[in-house]
Amino acid sequence: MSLRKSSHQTSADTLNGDGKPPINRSRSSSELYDLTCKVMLIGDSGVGKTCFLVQFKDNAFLAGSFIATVGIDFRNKVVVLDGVKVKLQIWDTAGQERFRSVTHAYYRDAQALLLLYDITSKTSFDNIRAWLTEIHEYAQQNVVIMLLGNKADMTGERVIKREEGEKLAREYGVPFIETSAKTGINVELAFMAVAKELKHRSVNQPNEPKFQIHEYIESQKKKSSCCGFV
Ligand SMILES: Nc1nc2c(ncn2[C@@H]2O[C@H](COP(=O)(O)OP(=O)(O)OP(=O)(O)O)[C@@H](O)[C@H]2O)c(=O)[nH]1
Repeated sequence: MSLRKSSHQTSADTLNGDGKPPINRSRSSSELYDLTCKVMLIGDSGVGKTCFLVQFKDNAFLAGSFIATVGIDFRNKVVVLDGVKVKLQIWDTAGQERFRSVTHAYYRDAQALLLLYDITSKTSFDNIRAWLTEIHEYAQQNVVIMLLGNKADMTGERVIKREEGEKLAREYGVPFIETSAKTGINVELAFMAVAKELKHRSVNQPNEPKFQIHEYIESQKKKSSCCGFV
């Protein structure tokens, strides 16, 4: 994957003074959206960040040999939430240590961070605390963080129990779900939850009820588990 620099960023990527994502209403008709949200995928190399993005964007799974991301790359996807068109600009970062200084530069512009580990890799789970330390060092204070235990389809090779992921997420006060970039389970849920949170922060009136991301995820998880998906 190519190393993309910040020249891809437009004025639409700049935060408003109050830290809210901007409202864009002056695009060409082919690219109309109301809101741009920048979401970053982070986590160790090989946890499945690129596959996670491709599954969300194209409903496809990149099977076969693993090609590590070089630097950083991004894809856009527009979703509609309660009539509001939200453009998710999703940044896929390289998990390899040698690209860390490149990815650090992008943290401060991110409004949401999806932090992935691989349920078949104890190292990737153990490194989550280090990732959270980096987030606190480089990201905005009010960034939305979600912890994702990816490769949930690999039940035979699982080494991290779901409860361990839940416990770690509780400790840091962040929402948690297990996902599979291969089967697509909970991939859309993760993106929709952060998009809803950012949309509510940006366009909702102070008198409207606050969006509760934890409650939303729990209710969606219940819905899918009742149908045998989770
Ligand atoms: N079974 C299974 N395999 C997955 C899943 N997600 C990713 N993989 C596989 O895991 C390997 C690594 O996936 P990538 O998406 O390239 O990992 P990455 O986190 O982007 O890695 P870096 O670019 O180095 O940071 C690939 O061989 C994928 O096919 C998943 O949910 N289930």
